[in-house]
Amino acid sequence: MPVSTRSQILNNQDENGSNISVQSERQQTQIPHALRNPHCGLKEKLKSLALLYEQQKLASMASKNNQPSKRPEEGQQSPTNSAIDQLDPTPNMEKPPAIRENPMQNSTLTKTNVIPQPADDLKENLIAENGRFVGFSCPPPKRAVTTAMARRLSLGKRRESLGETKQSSISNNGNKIMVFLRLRPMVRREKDAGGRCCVRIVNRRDVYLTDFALEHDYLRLKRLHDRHFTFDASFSESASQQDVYSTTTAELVEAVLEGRNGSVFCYGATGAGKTYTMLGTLENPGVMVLAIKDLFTKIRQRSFDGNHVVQLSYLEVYNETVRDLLSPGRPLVLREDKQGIVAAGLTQYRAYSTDEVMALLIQGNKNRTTEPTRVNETSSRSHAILQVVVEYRMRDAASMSVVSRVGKLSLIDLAGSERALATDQRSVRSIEGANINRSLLALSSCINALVEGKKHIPYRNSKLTQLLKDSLGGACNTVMIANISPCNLFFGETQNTLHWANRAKEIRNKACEVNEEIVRVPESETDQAKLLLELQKENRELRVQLAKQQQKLLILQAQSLAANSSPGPSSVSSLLSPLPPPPSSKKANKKHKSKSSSLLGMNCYTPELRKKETHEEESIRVLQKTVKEMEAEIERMKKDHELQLKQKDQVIHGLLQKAGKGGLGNGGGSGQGVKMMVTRASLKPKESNNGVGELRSPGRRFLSPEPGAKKRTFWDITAANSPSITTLNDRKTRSHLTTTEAAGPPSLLLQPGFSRQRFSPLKKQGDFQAQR
Ligand SMILES: Nc1ncnc2c1ncn2[C@@H]1O[C@H](COP(=O)(O)OP(=O)(O)OP(=O)(O)O)[C@@H](O)[C@H]1O
Repeated sequence: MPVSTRSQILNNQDENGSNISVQSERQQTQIPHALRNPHCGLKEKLKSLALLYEQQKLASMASKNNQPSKRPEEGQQSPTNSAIDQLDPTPNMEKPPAIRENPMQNSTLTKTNVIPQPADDLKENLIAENGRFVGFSCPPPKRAVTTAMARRLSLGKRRESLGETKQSSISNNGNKIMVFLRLRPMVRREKDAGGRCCVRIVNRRDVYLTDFALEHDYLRLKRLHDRHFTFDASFSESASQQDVYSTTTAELVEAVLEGRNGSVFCYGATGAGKTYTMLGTLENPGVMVLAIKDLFTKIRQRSFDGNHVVQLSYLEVYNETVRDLLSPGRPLVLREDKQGIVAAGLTQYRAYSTDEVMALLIQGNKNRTTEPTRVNETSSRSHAILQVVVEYRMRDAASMSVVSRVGKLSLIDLAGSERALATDQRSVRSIEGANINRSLLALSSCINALVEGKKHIPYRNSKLTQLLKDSLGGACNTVMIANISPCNLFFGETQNTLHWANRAKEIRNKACEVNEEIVRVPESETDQAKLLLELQKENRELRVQLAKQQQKLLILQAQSLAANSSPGPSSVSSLLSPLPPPPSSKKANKKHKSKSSSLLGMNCYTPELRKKETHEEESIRVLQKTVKEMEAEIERMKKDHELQLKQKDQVIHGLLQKAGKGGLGNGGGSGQGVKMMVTRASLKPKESNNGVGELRSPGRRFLSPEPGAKKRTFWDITAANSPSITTLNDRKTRSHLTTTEAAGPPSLLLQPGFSRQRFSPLKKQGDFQAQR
């Protein structure tokens, strides 16, 4: 292509310097020399091809614009004077000199300043000067009316974009992580250094980046598609902290209260505004502060239906060591357990109010490593992770169950990615920088692996990635906020951040399920221990009652037997008479003696005596009947008691098994508590000697006997198997033993003491039956 023609196309000027309107047919179809010349290199050919392509495109656009231009309808803004251009508040954005110099900047686009454009949005904001791209149009100084309109407009737009965000957010976005962009305002230093705004946000989503270094390089300028990014939402420099919080994190806080995990992390170059976004200032608190405030407000609103426990920890990763920011000390070691990666020994503070959390945050930030660098006076030299764990427990009295939900919110302020020159050359800073970059590189590798769907994700490459394992690729709702500076002096960093964030959009996390546990036992350890003790006490009482009934029954049986064995009126009357008076009662003793002596002295039956005897026989029959009734009643009671005891034993056994599994409450803590209570109880001295209600060890006391094992109960000795009832069966009952006593050593059941004395009447009964 002739040099003159090429420069004309580049500058969109004719030889006289006036703007060209339409490219001639000849120019459009002319095949560049480089393409025709076989000796030209590939690079040359490609350049020529690109030029040819642009040339044709320019020609077609110019011909379009050459058509009679329509007047904008009333109230309709011309493209460059679009509402967004006019009203978008960008207070700190400097107007590029090219715009100031361009006389066409506020007029409709004409053929002279048309350049290839990637999208309609961008069309409104691109400015070309004499056919050369000079940057994005920045708004003129704002007027009062403009601000109000801008607010209205931006609110409308915000609603729109929030609507979109909501639609595609946590629940509906599958499990893709959400990526937001935040542009900070230009700082004085950047302005002083002659920086220009190279970032433009359109529609609260699209981000356009301009490389002013290439403004004279027409070829590279065309690669605009490389510099257009779209995120879930993009915040311009005028966005408030509350705006950023409510769009990015508010939903995560809600989800955490429902028992889901959430992570928010800020990424960006050093000085890009990460700490400002995460922590903020006293006047403009950031996401961490607003999230905690919101969390406590929401907890207060819901506290009527259960208990919430908020615990928080704050750590930093500095030079590949993990430190506790709330109680600084030795570096912490990372361990992997069933909850994921945890820093062993990290302090967990229980927080009851926002103020308390704020105090802890301030304390933690004082301990955080920050150093002034060339870029940022308060540059964070470490990655900081604030973790808030919210546990919600609700007891359902009706179903005797406890619902427990645990949600974890991780708020991460990453250290800035940086160039060594951008920060400092001093050794400590450069080592820090190298470590920061290494960990961020590890983070990038993880993101790449996740995006590419690789099986192995190299989390272990750095402490940071180990700690973020949950948030990236785990079961978690994750939000990333990419922070950038608008200044063209940091173009490289900004571009890197944008590419990085764009890639992160592809990460898919696992489905974030509710961490909920329903335990069908009383909630607290004390409650369980109380219940156990109550059951034990009840059990003991039942056993004592049973023993008493047994005793009564035996006495009655003995009386009845005695009456049967000696039908003589004297013995019957003595047996049927109430228990002999105590020896202290001398009078009664005397009376008794005289009565028995008079009876013994009788040797003839008088009608009076016969009558008396008949009467006594009658009494015996009544007594026997009563005994039978009582026996039946005791039998019934015995069965009832046995049933109750069995049920209680089953409940206790069930509880102990649960406690043994450690499945009670959260993490098995309550289970251990029960175990402890039982152990403590079992260590107590025995409460009674009669074998009733003894608590030796949980295993002996509460566990059911092995299936098939013969359980030796009180009933083996007494009641149903009592020798008074079964005497000739095969079982080694007491009566059996009494009859075979001579054959071998006495059974343990017949050891001196309780059993021998207690059962002496039975022996009588056995003798009596043998006699019969
Ligand atoms: N949105 C914003 N509005 C006003 N000022 C901001 C905003 N974002 C950042 N700044 C200011 O920019 C400066 C640098 O911000 P900040 O310290 O948050 O950067 P950083 O990304 O955390 O840097 P580093 O990685 O070095 O710690 C601070 O003075 C901060 O007040």
